[in-house]
This record gives sequence, structure tokens and C-alpha cells, in this order.
Amino acid sequence: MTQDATITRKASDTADDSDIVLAAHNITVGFEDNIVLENLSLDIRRGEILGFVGASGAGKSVLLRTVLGLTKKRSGTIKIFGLDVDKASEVERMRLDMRLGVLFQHGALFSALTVLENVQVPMREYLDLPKRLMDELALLKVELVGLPRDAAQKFPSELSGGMIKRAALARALALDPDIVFLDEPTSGLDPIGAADFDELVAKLRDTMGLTVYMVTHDLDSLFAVCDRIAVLGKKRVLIEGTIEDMLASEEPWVKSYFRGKRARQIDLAARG
Ligand SMILES: Nc1ncnc2c1ncn2[C@@H]1O[C@H](COP(=O)(O)OP(=O)(O)OP(=O)(O)O)[C@@H](O)[C@H]1O
Repeated sequence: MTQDATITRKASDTADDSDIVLAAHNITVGFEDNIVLENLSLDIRRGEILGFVGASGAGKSVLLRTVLGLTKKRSGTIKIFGLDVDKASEVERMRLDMRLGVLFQHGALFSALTVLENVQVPMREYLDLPKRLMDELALLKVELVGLPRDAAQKFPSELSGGMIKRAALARALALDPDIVFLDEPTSGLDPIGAADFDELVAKLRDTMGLTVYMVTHDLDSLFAVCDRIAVLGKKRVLIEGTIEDMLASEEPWVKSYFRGKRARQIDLAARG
């Protein structure tokens, strides 16, 4: 284990409905005759870090894109902060989008823009602020994610992989969202860089009251910072619960993922 396993766990198992900030119910998504998600349901609770796992190609990114309204679903309902996204007016949708921050897989920064300009992209899209104020706000975000001030003027090609992830996180936080969606945020990072990033996410959750939805293949992250884990398989959520629930599960994929050879080493390290 590369980091402190005692990082505060916020969401409790006894959370009631008022704690649910995102409710996706009976979601079916397909592309022509390929049904990727079928009658999938998942709730996300306020202030939790939810780890979302599943085999490669299972549909984790498709669900993320569907929740964000980027991929069309065939059926089901998605309520975010109680608002049914299908019934939202244009203004309500825009206000909602401002409360959601996204870090797409591979960071996806604009290569022709500096870090500061990248962080300002959502600000330009949603806010009408004088340039000086935007510069100050963007710089605050750069510092918030632990990047040095001089990184703000650099282009993505001048940054390390870990710095790119942090810059992308700064952009996801640009509008002070309530929920951040992270699509494999630690992929491509070495274990120390990944552990530092996890620690940063946990710290931001604690200090900003963020809710975090994290698609990940990183067992360290799942053990160290996730309050709850949901497993995607057979086109739906197979099981959701704490890491202890995952370790106790006899579902074959869950068992081999969490109690396979690699996982056992992490578990042993985590438990001293
Ligand atoms: N725009 C699209 N058009 C057609 N099929 C798609 C589209 N987007 C995704 N798919 C299909 O949906 C399935 C799930 O893909 P998805 O990217 O969500 O998997 P994933 O669980 O995120 O995988 P990974 O862990 O490898 O990132 C795949 O079969 C993929 O080919």
C-alpha cells in the first residue's frame, strides 16, 4: 500500500434518500444492436468517493457519458440533485452542468492552450468575468491541485503525466462543482504519483465537500480512498458496497478482481 489507508471515510452506510445526489435508475444504453447497459441502477451519495470498476469494455465510460448527457439512453431516468435531466429546461441544464466537473480519461487538455487557459475554458463557457479576475481564479485552482504557480504558463507538452492529471483536475474544479467525475485519473501514473493524486482527491473531498465518482482500475485507489465501490458487469451494477463487501463477495468476477493474486498483496499490505 502506498498511502495512508486511514484517510477519512465520509459517506456512511446508513445514508438516507436525502443524501443521494445522483440517482440513475433502469438505464439502458445501446449502439445499434449492441446493448451496453441494461436496466442499470446506481445511486451516488453526497460527500462520498465512489469507485466504479468493471472489465475493460464493460461500459464504464458509456455510463459516465450517459450521466453527463453526452450519450443518449434508450430508457431510464437520471436525477441529479433531484432534477430529472430529461425534464430540465435549458437554463436548469446549464445550471446543473456548472455543478458537475469532469476529468476525462487521458486528461484531454487542449495542447495549444497553457494550463491557465485550459482551466479557464469552463469559465469562458459559463461565466462572464473580466480577464484579470479569471486569471486570479484559474491560478487559485492551479495552486489548489498542488501545481507550482509557474506551471500555469506552461503548455501540456511541457508537463509530466502527473502534472497533466493535476491540470485536468484544476480544470474540472474551475467552476467549484459539487460532483466531480474522474475517468481513470491515475492511469499512466507511477504508484507514488497515483497515491499522491488519490490523497489530493481525498483532501479536496474533505475540504470542499465534493462528491467524487471515480472510474478506476487502480486497486490502490479502491482500497485507500473509496468509501463505496460499484462493480459493472452483465450490463448492470453487479454489486455495490464497501471494500469489505467486495472482499466478501463470491461473485466470480468480483472475487477474482478483489481477491486475485495482485489484489491479495495490496490487501495484505493495507492490513499491515
Ligand atoms: N460511440 C459509440 N458507438 C458505438 N459503440 C460504442 C460507442 N462508445 C462505446 N461503445 C461500445 O460500448 C462498449 C463499452 O465501452 P466503454 O468505453 O464504456 O468501456 P469501458 O468499461 O469504459 O472500458 P475501459 O475500461 O477499457 O475504458 C464497448 O463495446 C464499446 O465498443
